[in-house]
Amino acid sequence: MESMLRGLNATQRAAVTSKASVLQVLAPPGSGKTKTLTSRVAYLLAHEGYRPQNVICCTFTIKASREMRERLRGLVGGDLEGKLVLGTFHSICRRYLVTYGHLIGIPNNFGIADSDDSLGIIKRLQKKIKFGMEPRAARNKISHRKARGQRLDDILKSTGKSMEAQEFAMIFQEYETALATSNLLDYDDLLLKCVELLRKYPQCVSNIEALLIDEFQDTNNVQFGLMKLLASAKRRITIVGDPDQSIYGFRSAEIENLNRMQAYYPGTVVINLEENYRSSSAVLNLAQDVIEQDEERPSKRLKSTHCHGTLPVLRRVPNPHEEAAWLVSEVKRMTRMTGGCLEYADIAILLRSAFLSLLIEKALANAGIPYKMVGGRRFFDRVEVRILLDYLRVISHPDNNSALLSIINTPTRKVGDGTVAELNRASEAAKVSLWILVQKVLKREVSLEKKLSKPAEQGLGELVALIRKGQDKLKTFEPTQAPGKLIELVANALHFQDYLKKQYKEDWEDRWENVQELLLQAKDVTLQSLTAQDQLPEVDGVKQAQVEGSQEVLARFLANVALSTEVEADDESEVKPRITISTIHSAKGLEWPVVFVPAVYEGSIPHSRAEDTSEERRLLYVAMTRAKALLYMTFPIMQSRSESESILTQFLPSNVDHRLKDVGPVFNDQTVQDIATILQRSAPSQELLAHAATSLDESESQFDDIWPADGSPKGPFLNIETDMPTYYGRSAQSLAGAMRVNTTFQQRSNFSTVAGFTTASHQMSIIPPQKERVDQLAKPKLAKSSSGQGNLATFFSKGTLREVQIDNVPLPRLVGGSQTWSSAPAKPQPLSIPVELASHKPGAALASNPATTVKRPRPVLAETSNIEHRRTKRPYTCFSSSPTKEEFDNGALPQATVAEEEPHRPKYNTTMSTLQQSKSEPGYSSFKSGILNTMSRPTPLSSMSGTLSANGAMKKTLGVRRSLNGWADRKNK
Ligand SMILES: Nc1ncnc2c1ncn2[C@@H]1O[C@H](COP(=O)(O)OP(=O)(O)OP(=O)(O)O)[C@@H](O)[C@H]1O
Repeated sequence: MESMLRGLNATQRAAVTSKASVLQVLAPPGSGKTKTLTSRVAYLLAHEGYRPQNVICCTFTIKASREMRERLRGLVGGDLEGKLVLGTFHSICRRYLVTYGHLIGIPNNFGIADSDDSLGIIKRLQKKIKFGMEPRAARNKISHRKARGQRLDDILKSTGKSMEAQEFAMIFQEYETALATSNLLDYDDLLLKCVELLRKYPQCVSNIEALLIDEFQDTNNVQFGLMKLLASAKRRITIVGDPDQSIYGFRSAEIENLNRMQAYYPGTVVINLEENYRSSSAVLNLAQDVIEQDEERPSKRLKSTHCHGTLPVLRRVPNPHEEAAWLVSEVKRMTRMTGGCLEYADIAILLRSAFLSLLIEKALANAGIPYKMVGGRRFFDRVEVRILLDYLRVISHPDNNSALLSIINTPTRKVGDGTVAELNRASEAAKVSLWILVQKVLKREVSLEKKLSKPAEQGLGELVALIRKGQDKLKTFEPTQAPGKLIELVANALHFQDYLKKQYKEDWEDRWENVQELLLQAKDVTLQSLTAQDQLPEVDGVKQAQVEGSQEVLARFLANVALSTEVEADDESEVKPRITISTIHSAKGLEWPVVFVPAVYEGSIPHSRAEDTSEERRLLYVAMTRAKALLYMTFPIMQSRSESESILTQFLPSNVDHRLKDVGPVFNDQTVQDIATILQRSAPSQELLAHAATSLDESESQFDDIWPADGSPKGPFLNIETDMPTYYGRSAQSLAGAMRVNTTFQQRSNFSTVAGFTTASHQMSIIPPQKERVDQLAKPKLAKSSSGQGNLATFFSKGTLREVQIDNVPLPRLVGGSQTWSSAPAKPQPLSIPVELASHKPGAALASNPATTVKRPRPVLAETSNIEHRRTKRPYTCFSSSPTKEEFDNGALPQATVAEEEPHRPKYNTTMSTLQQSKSEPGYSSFKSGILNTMSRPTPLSSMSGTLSANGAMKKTLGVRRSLNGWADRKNK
């Protein structure tokens, strides 16, 4: 028993070993609720002697149930764990209905209508009975009503006289009839029918000794009822939950269930866990401040068990494109600068809305950073996967009209829309499923009003033959292989690869890969399905339905598909670490060392369509509290679509500013040490950290300084008069004041140099001047310039350059040109330091060997000629997990989003980074002197702006500006 309690604190132990019949463990995020629940299951089995088949454990997601199984396997061994009745509410209900549903008239071969099926049914009804309600709204309303336990009778009885109410009642009725004709149960039915079953036949659960429920705050009314029924025999219930994490109100979850439970079971014991074992204090403090904005919530403090750590970051970025680009650069920076302490698998990007992933996926893919999607568009919803699954669904359950309609003419077999409509009409008139009707028509037992054309008849004949063949073969397949073999059979019969080639010329290969993936999944799920875990124990006096091997395995496989909210490769099979992209909803209960929450603006979070602002706040709270060590939120100032400035989310008001930084942390020894401590990892050695800096490309920076901290576009002007950088004519100070932020530069005192790093001024101090270069520079090549534009020679001949010493900074490679300093643009334009130089940072190699002439490649513009091609080539890639790096190297994927949007926009750093590096050097005085020092290297200032007064003093903005092309123009307009 001691081993079971090891690693638990005193309160957790008390919860695990509690003798209470009804126990509520209420606790904030990261306090070990799931850990406690798992240990309690183990305790009840091992110590109290409960039989695993008599213990039900409900989790909220399939992923959570998998994780719990794994933890339990470690605690009590595979034998016991395998017999537990463990799963989501829906999957547990499905098990009861397959086994005992016949008692209430549900045949055990019922299918599950997923939300797409439900929507399809309603859309078809709309065509038939012409109602005005939007189909999606109708589906949601039906689901809400069912989630409150209302059935058709209740709806019909309570229907008012208004047209709307009458219409809804009619839709509800027709929808229920359509499900019944197809022998389908939708998600809500699974719960409702199980309630009906257990009310009528409570003996089905007479064996249940204990019921345990995770994430109880998100249960709805029907689930509350189920809890009472499932536990009716012994009334032994343990739930864990956190009212602050209730985020499923839109699915009719009742946060009130926690109180209702206490009222229903008067002896309920409540144990509160307080310590948070997940997050740094810095993260928790912010999360606490956010959740406390809800004044109705009882006050409770989160107690961190970790060090303070790094302040969370609220990063302002110009727009969503640059948000994605910034995110990628920050990911690279943190993984490199922490010397291996953080890797891609440690990072999650949590989104309020799935669509937000698009630009981020593209940017990650372009950078060759592997990622996986969770909870966005499901793998099983992809067209090519869906088609094959629909064939399997029809083979398994031919009365499923929805599935049959989806494949009746896919791939095309000359069964046109008119024919389908006629078949539908006739099947409804005859009150039989479409499958039965089609067979009767082919056998000429039924004649249609509109006669079938010969090709349509032939096409339907082929379809029926294929389905029958599948059904026959299914009986001969080994159960373990049934789903996989069937997928192969169907794909071959349909010449599916050729079909994809023809239908999806652009990306058929990706789609075919998905088919291969489906085969792998089928194999995997099949093996899981065959374990004892789906079997309910025999209960005295209640007959179980008999189900056949391969047919049941296929049905379980399809049910798992329908009930899954996500599909991922097993962790073990993951070849390389990947970033996780997930919706916040799907991230519930999970944790990562680093969390990014993009798009924290009004309309995104809280979402513009959200009815309950408190729930949106809780959503942000859930996202924040997934982070262990580092938390980043990004705020794109402009929305490229609307062109209007966004408003920062109301959940981050000015009084939490002190909890936030506006740029990513400097990864110095202390920061990395803190991260390692929080993650309970060993900190990387000094050597590794020192090496980390050298692993950066030159377009990257040791600091989060490539983008200005205030969210203005890259590339500040330097206003010599004010000694401050300016953005679009606004000073950084005014921006900082207006936006309550400090610029990176203003924060320079927070920076310290990581061991082994070199700084710009150090660099300059150890490298002897190279007179020859200066001479070269002064030669006539520099003379060419556009009107109105100074060049390096003319500019500095008035006194500046003479005092300048040059180090051996590599010569910039000019875009599309030769290695020459005369890079005068063809047209007059705002003058700027060529972008290549702006990104310059001396490398450690230089520091260690001053004599070395470093020839590192300079940033070059994206090859714009390829961009169009790359953009169109494989548009599909953004839906899936990231492709492999080789694919990028082949040029098969789109270029960076930024480059796509603005093909002429180069990628580079501002000189800010260089300035920050030089801050610790003696003699460092001001931004101006800093930048002059920086520019005193062989800066090709041919495009540098500024006029000199007679005495040589600079008068106006000294440009380190680059062309901002389209975006700047749009913004100015
Ligand atoms: N007593 C403990 N000592 C050390 N670590 C613990 C302890 N209890 C829990 N943890 C760790 O804290 C983290 C959070 O635990 P768990 O996921 O169980 O929390 P939770 O309360 O369910 O969180 P959430 O509500 O956010 O889902 C896990 O990494 C877990 O291993």
